[in-house]
Amino acid sequence: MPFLELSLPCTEQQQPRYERALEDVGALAVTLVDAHADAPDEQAIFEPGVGEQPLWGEMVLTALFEAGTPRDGLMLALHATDEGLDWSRASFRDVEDQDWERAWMDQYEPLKFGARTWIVPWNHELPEGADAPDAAVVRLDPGLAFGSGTHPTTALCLQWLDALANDGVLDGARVLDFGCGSGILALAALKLGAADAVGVDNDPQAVTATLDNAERNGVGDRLAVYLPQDEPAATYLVVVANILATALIDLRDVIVARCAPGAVLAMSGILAGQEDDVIAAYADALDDVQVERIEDWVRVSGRRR
Ligand SMILES: C[S@@+](CC[C@H](N)C(=O)[O-])C[C@H]1O[C@@H](n2cnc3c(N)ncnc32)[C@H](O)[C@@H]1O
Repeated sequence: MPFLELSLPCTEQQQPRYERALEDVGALAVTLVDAHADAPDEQAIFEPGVGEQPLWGEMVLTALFEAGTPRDGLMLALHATDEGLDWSRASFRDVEDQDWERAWMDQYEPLKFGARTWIVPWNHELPEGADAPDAAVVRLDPGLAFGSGTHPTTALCLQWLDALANDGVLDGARVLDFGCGSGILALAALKLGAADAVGVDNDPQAVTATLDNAERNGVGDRLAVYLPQDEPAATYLVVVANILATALIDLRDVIVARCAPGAVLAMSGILAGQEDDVIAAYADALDDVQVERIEDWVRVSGRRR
């Protein structure tokens, strides 16, 4: 299946704002590529000519959209999302999905979260530490579904799960991963000691990716995945939902109903500054509300009353 790829030179400092805007308008995935990485002679290639913009110190941000996305409409939406950004150097091309997945995999490194949670791509050896007997290792090929472990919201949720496991809360628990993407959070919970897990996502591609990742990680028999309309109205002791703040607010009744009394709930996908609205929406249902932040992103957690 072909996709539409947008490329934009930017500096590392500018990247979070551009990335946020691209995600806000529905980018399927966003990747930052070092513009100098493959240059045999950087000076020769990147020295600007008269009237050219210097590329020195810049990266290239690439974002993937569904094929057929109208380019004009996309540019209008990007301008509306953050009027302070300059998109004049953005360029488009149609790409095959293999190109994209290869580019993504090339950048994807093993990562550790908390005390013992590891996300390791399939094309890497287990790094030192991830081979420890108590390491919880999730192997992933992120494909096209969100959830490589590198996004701050995913990191916030993985750290929360790792801490729960250290406190013994995950042992034998049933876990709900609402907005499962690649399934990364459900898989981590299972590797950290949860008895079983349910993933929910409104993107059929994410449902397929999560099922596939569960099989490949040897936990397929402990994970069920549903589209929202098929999801059973069960309750769980541990619920994690990494979707956007607006979705968390809209889905408040569903998510609260999924939490058994005393259950722990973590929500992310919340931009700094939006947490008060999310906390207000859940105020009558949660005790022990806590807020954690990485870069521009926030996690709100609490205990179901
Ligand atoms: C930010 S990603 C999180 C993926 C993964 N859980 C992680 O932490 O990396 C959000 C996911 O939620 C899904 N999603 C968004 N709105 C949803 C909704 N209303 N119901 C179910 N899933 C939703 C998206 O398709 C996407 O896969």
